[in-house]
This record gives sequence, C-alpha cells and structure tokens, in this order.
Amino acid sequence: MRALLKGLGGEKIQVKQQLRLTYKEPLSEAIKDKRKTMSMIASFYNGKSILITGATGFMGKVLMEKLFRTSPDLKVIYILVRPKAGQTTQQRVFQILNSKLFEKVKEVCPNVHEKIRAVYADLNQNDFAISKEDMQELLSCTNIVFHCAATVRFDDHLRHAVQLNVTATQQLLLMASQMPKLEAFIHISTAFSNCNLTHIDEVIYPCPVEPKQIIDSMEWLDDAIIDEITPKLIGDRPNTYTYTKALGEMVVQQESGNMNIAIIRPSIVGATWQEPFPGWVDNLNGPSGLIIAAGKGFLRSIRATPMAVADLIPVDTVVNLTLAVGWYTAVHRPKSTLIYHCTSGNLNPCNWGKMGFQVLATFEKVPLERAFRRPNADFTTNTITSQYWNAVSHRAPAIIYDFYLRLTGRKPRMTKVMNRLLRNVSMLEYFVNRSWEWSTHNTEMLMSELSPEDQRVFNFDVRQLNWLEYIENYVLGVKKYLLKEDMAGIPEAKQHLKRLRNIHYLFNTALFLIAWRLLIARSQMARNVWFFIVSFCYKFLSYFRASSTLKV
Ligand SMILES: CCCCCCCCCCCCCCCCCCCCCC(=O)SCCNC(=O)CCNC(=O)[C@H](O)C(C)(C)COP(=O)(O)OP(=O)(O)OC[C@H]1O[C@@H](n2cnc3c(N)ncnc32)[C@H](O)[C@@H]1OP(=O)(O)O
Ligand SMILES: NC(=O)C1=CN([C@@H]2O[C@H](COP(=O)(O)OP(=O)(O)OC[C@H]3O[C@@H](n4cnc5c(N)ncnc54)[C@H](OP(=O)(O)O)[C@@H]3O)[C@@H](O)[C@H]2O)C=CC1
Repeated sequence: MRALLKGLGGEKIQVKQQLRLTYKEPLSEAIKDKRKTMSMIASFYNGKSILITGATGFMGKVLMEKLFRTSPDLKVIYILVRPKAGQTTQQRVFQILNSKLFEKVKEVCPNVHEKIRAVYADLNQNDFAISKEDMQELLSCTNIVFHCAATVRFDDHLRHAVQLNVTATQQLLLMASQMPKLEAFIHISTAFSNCNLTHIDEVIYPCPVEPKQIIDSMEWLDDAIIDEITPKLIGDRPNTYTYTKALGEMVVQQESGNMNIAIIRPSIVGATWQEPFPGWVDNLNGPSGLIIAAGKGFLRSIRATPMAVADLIPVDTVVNLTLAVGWYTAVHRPKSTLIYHCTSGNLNPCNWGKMGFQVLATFEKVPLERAFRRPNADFTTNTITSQYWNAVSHRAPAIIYDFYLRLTGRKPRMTKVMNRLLRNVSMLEYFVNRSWEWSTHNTEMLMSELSPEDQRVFNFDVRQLNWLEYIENYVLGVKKYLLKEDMAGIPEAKQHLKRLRNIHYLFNTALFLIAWRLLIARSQMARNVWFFIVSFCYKFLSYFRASSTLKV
C-alpha cells in the first residue's frame, strides 16, 4: 500500500524513447517481382494457427472476417469465448458465422465452420478457466496471437477494468511465452491510453504506479478503498478505461521477453469504410450511440467543440493495419516492441462540426423510424448554454411526453431514458472538446514496406477516405445493421417527421399565446403594446379593404 501511495506522489518517470530498429533481409529480384503480383500478407497467414481474444466483439468479428476472406487456407482460428446472454459458446459462434458480415466469407471459404475453434474461456478467471486439453492445444499450435479483448466501458469499476485490461493481458503474455511456435503477439490498445497528453508519440509512457503493484493491491483492497483511490490513480485521465489500457501497455512492455510483440493504438473505431461492405456496425460504442440518439431526436444539442478533430477510424482500416503489423512483426522481427498509431487526424482530419452536419444531412434524406423529435445538432462549448439546452431541449420535452403518457394511462419512461442518455453523453464530452496529435512514423514506415498489392488488399491509408461519403454510409449502416430498420419505411418516417414539425409549430404557437395572455393580465405596458398592435392591424386591414373596393 505504501508503495502504491508513494507512486501516487508522482515521481517523475523518464519516458523511454523506443528504439525503432528493424531487421530487414535483403530482397532478391525474384522475390521483388513476386511481391508485385501477390499479397505477401495474405499468403503469410495461410497455414497458420491464430489465436484471437475478443473475437465476439466489434473489432474481433471484422478481424476474423478479413482473415478468412483473404487467407482461406489458414489452418485454424482459435477464439476464446465465454457463454453470454443465455447462449453457449458454440451458439455464439454459429450466430456470428451466419450474420450478414460473414456472407462473403462463406463464398470464399465454404468450410469456415471447420476452421474456427471456439475455446471456452473467461478472461476474468485464473488461467482463463480454459480446460487442460484446450490449453495444451493452444500452447502447442498457436503461431500468432491477436489480443483484442477488453472492457471498453468508461465507468467500469477499477477492479474489473484492471482484471480484464491488465491482469488478463499479463496472463495471456505468460501463456504466449510458453508457445514454441509463436511468431507474433499483437496487442490492441487505444490511442487514448495517454489522452492526458496532447502530443503522443509511438512510445509507451509509464504510469506513476507500476502495474504489478496495482494488480497486487486489487487483490486485497476492498471496493470502498478502491473507489477512494481511483481518482488519484487515474490522475488527469478521464476514466478507468484509458488508465487501465495504459497499464496494459506497460505490462506488454515488461513481459515481452523474447517474443515478437507489437501494439496497435486505434483512435475512435467506427463503422466499416469499404470491407466487406460500407457502413457495417453492430454496437453502440463511440459515435454510433450518439448518431442514433440524434436521429431519433432524443439528443439535439451537445457540449462539443465543432472545430475539435473527430479522430474516427473505420474498423476495417484498423483490421488491415493489425494484419499488416502481424505479418511485419513475425517476418521482420523488429528488435523492440513497435507501437502503431491507427488514427486519422494528422493525415486526413475531420472535425465534429462537419461530422454533425453530415449526420443531419443524411437523416434529412434517410430518417430513422418513429423519431421522438425532429433531428437537430447544436454544438455549444459553453457549460451554461449547454445546461440551458439540456433543460429546454432534452428534459422539458421528456417531462411533457411523460405527462402525456400518464394522461393516456401508460407508464412514464422518457425522463428516465433522457437522464441516462445525458449521463452517458457527459462521459463522452471529454473526447469531443479536445484535439490530440498522434505521430504515425511507424504506421507510415509499414505502409512503405508493403507491396502495391498488399497496399491494396490491406489498405490502411486514411488519406484516401472521403469523410462525407463515409459518414453517410455510417449513418445508413446504423439504420440498417444496428437498428435493423427497413429502407421501405423511409416514406412513413418522413411523414412522421412532418407530423412532428406541425406539432412543434402548434405547440410553440400555443405556448406563445399562453405566455402573452398571462403577460397582458399582469402588465399595463404589455396591454398598451397589445392595444397598439391590434389597432394597427385593424387600421391596416381597413385601409387594404378600402383601397381594393376603390380599384373595383
Ligand atoms: C446534438 C447532437 C448531435 C450529434 C450528431 C452526431 C454527431 C456525432 C457526434 C459524435 C460524438 C461522438 C463521441 C464519441 C466519443 C467516443 C470517444 C471514445 C474514445 C475512446 C476510444 C476507445 O478506445 S474506447 C472504445 C469505445 N468505448 C466506448 O465508446 C464506451 C462508451 N460507453 C460506455 O462506457 C457506456 O456505454 C456508458 C457511457 C458508461 C453508459 O453505460 P450504460 O450502462 O448507462 O449504457 P449502455 O450504453 O451500456 O447500455 C444502454 C442500453 O443499451 C444496451 N446496449 C449496450 N450496448 C449494446 C450493444 N452493443 N448492442 C445493443 N444494445 C446495447 C444495453 O443493453 C442497455 O440496455 P438495457 O437498459 O436494456 O440494459
Ligand atoms: N471500439 C473502439 O472505439 C476502440 C476500441 N479499442 C480497443 O479495441 C479492442 C476491441 O474493442 P471492441 O471490439 O470495440 O470492443 P467490444 O466491447 O466490442 O469487444 C470486447 C471483446 O472482449 C471480450 N471480453 C470482454 N470480457 C471478457 C471476458 N471476461 N472473457 C472473455 N472475453 C471477454 C468480449 O466478449 P463478450 O462478447 O463475451 O463480451 C468481446 O469479444 C479493445 O482492446 C479496445 O480497447 C481501441 C480504440 C477504440
């Protein structure tokens, strides 16, 4: 405990500059010619046994899909899966393989079911609760490990976030160190693991308290004490997620031993850009939840800086980089752990204002069904203005709607939904009011190492991304794949928005008249103004009637 508190005192730790030394074999002319026509990366994964954690997650699914599609001759993909929501591990895999995302895979790799091996595992438990036989097979066969599993919740309790993002990473590295055939271990971190800095290099920045001390202390500290020390531990990071991801990186560095390891740091991962088709997304994380909230008219204003960089990165871009890094790490064996930033801001920046505008423009053409109010996107940087809009634009309509529900004998629910939404939005505000700069030397170096064919098949060059097109596809993807809304319902959704507009005008007019009536009853000046307006209108109408009679 003393060591922990000493660490909190913030001894300045020197940031170790990572060496960017790489070992490269000279290439013969024949190999150079071959490189031009075939994908080295795709053929590298053929025949390999690959272990993926977090394969049931957003990124994990896209990673598996791409692997099967581009390297159908791979030997096997082991995935560590736990049963969830009443589904067994096998049922979960079956559901993934039968989803729209995997439609193309089934054409290219018809025996995909045989090549995927779901291993029962819970990363929260000792040895991941993997059976002896399964463990034996994983240790003896695995060639490549992709570690994607994590808790990505911002409000997770520190104990749980440490367990999954730090301890599980440590255990997986220990497992990997016992794999005789291991060629590369790829750890997925986040570009925001050091979001307390504004310029972030492709290096590991140590946290004041050693991960081992944190892991140990989580074993004996009770929840109340953990709650108390959490703000001190996370320091100027906004949540336990970013803090534990930073600790996870330190663990990777410390436990790397002789293994070939690389770390990928994606920024805000969004829907697919191109592959297997544009706009695929299946969870509410990052902007997806807010896009829905805006499209349904629940969220009409947000405390965000319109000019701040929206560092979004499509999930297929992250996956392409991850696979390229896997290949490069295994084949070229860099002498130190390389970190790759997978970000868009420095190469092809888009800002939140532009994003909000395009989201709204898309909802004009393709609205969501049964919206609560018409979509709108006001960005404000001022806390007071933001609170005003929260009261007027969010809470008041929810209260009125609940009143209407009560009147019609139904259970009120909108205020609860709105409070939850506003709480969630407040947790994301940190990320929409700042801009970061990430250096991308290693990522650019890797791009230059790829053959033209690999650059095409495993494209991670975000400079080619057209933001307006991407955001439009993202919004359409949210509607189709996340909300599962039918495009045939668009005319009805537009009709519904027209009705909402009329209700809005009617409501505002009624509100104005009531306010005016109250004012007239209380103020002489208001009465005088009212008398002046009425007499002016009367005179104008009389004049108009008289002049039209004269003309006739
Ligand atoms: C005017 C407006 C205009 C807008 C126009 C639009 C313009 C765009 C502007 C865009 C600005 C974008 C800002 C993005 C910033 C992202 C920065 C990320 C940076 C870091 C990147 C990373 O490296 S980090 C990885 C990403 N990490 C997250 O982004 C986690 C966040 N989030 C949570 O940390 C938890 O979400 C939090 C919040 C605790 C709540 O937690 P919570 O419990 O209150 O609410 P939940 O969302 O969990 O759940 C509520 C109900 O949704 C159900 N549900 C949950 N997930 C589901 C799923 N996948 N599919 C189906 N349903 C799901 C669930 O089952 C609940 O249903 P039920 O109530 O029935 O149980
Ligand atoms: N999404 C984003 O915006 C970003 C993500 N990242 C990183 O990318 C990686 C993948 O993220 P993403 O796919 O979005 O996250 P998801 O939440 O979609 O997926 C998380 C995965 O981890 C698995 N997992 C969680 N807990 C356990 C457990 N106890 N035992 C076994 N498996 C578990 C989940 O399994 P289950 O399905 O059973 O819950 C799921 O497969 C993470 O490391 C994340 O930090 C980095 C930057 C941004």
